[in-house]
Amino acid sequence: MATIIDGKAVSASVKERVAQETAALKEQKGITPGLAVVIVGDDPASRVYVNNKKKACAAVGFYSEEHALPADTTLEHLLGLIDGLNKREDIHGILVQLPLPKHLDEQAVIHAISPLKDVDAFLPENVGRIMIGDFHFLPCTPAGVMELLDAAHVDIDGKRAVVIGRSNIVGKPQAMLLMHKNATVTICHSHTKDLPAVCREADILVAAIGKAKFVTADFVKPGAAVIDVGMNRDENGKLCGDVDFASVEPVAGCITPVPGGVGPMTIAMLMKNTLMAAKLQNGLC
Ligand SMILES: Nc1nc2c(c(=O)[nH]1)N[C@@H](CN(C=O)c1ccc(C(=O)N[C@@H](CCC(=O)O)C(=O)O)cc1)CN2
Ligand SMILES: [Mg+2]
Repeated sequence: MATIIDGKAVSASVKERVAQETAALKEQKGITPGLAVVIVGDDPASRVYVNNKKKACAAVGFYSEEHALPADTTLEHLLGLIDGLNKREDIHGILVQLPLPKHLDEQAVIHAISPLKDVDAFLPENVGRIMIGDFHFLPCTPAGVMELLDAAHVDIDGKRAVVIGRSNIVGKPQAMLLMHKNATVTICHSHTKDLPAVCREADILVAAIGKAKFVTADFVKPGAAVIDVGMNRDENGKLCGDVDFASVEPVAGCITPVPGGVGPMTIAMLMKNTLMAAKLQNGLC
């Protein structure tokens, strides 16, 4: 029987630490971290995530504002909005909720954000900083995975880690963060030969593929830490991860569920990055 890693509890404790630091920042320096959240169109899931981000801001003591734009917003208008937010001293973080409607070039929009306000850590400057281990912000999902491993007391130093998935947002930065903690890391992808055999070497297995219940018990070394970054719908429309939880849980040492694992960490780490952005823009780190 594996230990189930409780992402909601870990996320709550990260937000509690952010709230304490925010209270001190307000009292000692008169600074209130501010986050602007931009949402374009009416995707129902995005609406839920944006509401949750605003609630989290209120809970940790941040100022937040929402810019909800219609689905037919032009690129020019969106870039103008971001330009204005870049110049504001009370806004330390800018988050553009993805996905954007098809007619908008996501890269052009994200690249318009000031690197100092890029609390998603999506910009090349912030991605590059992760490579050299000199970063201010970490992308929220991989950083959340590292917090979960830490909370579960998973030893990383000298261990074999396998990351399935090579996306710019999860797989690649995840591998880098594990390497910075002295894991020996392998990144797997759709061309990897004998994927289950490679995965069975992992003491830490991170699944970020985007395929429902893809990782089965034969991918898992007994006792391994299994972290599921996936968010998919199964054949009954129920939310599920990339890991077949029912078959893997008896083999793993510890495992994250979906929902309630990595997902809740995303917003907690956004709070951590926004606090960092406020400190950075005020010369405090
Ligand atoms: N600009 C960004 N856009 C998007 C990001 C992001 O990090 N930055 N990530 C996702 C959406 N997302 C946050 O924006 C997000 C996704 C999932 C969760 C979460 O808590 N999931 C729950 C389940 C929720 C459910 O029941 O549907 C869980 O896994 O327990 C939080 C945030 C895409 N866009
Ligand atoms: Mg989850």
